[in-house]
Amino acid sequence: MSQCLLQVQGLHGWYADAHILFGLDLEIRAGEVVALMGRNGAGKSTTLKALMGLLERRQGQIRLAGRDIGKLAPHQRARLGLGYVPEDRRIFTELSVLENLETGRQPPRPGAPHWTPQALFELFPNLGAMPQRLGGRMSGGEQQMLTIARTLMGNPRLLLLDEPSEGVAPVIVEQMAAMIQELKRSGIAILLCEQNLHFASLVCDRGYLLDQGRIVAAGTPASLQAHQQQSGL
Ligand SMILES: Nc1ncnc2c1ncn2[C@@H]1O[C@H](COP(=O)(O)OP(=O)(O)OP(=O)(O)O)[C@@H](O)[C@H]1O
Repeated sequence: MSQCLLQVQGLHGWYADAHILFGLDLEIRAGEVVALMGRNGAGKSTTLKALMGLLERRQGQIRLAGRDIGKLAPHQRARLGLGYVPEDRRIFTELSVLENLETGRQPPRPGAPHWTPQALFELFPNLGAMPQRLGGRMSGGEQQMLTIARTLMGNPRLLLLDEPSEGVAPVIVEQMAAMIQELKRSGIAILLCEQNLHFASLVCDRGYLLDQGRIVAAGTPASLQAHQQQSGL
């Protein structure tokens, strides 16, 4: 069995006084694609923010490749190999595709694939077809892909991906699934927030089901959906 890349124990998170996450335990091994499932408001995005250090008030142990990162700032976590793609697309609308990619560039990192714009254009052929296109002149799905590609320029070991299929045309969803399967072959690990079972089943080995800030089940995406339906979550 491959090495445990991310180990989370007793993760709690708050927005001001609102307690949102209640003692989550998670594990991701090198090269795994793991889904975080659950209905709207279950706490999926908040979990990714807590892992990235973006929640002001949080508690619990987070280890990346054995190192305790729980007290580090977001940029320090990024330097250790955590890549984060939030739900909202964060591209520079006045910069070209290529320039957007350059803003994410970080040095190569041992134990992680090394990405270049050329390699990313092979992974995202539709970005490769428009390297000079301004970010603001791209479709929502293309902007989503550019956000992912820019994060990959940081050469992450673990990618935290928040609902990449949301609000994206079905044809782009299929391309996104193929891209994640390809990414997986490169050796990167991915934690994916996802409500789309079809998408999760295509790309994830296994997942966790969140409800009201607690993990209530773990297993394959299909078994989690069955659990969700049976328990009315
Ligand atoms: N900035 C915020 N301030 C206060 N409460 C928040 C904030 N963001 C989210 N919440 C609350 O935290 C809870 C968890 O939200 P979160 O966004 O993590 O859920 P989610 O599972 O990602 O849902 P969705 O799929 O709708 O994005 C919800 O009750 C939400 O209302």
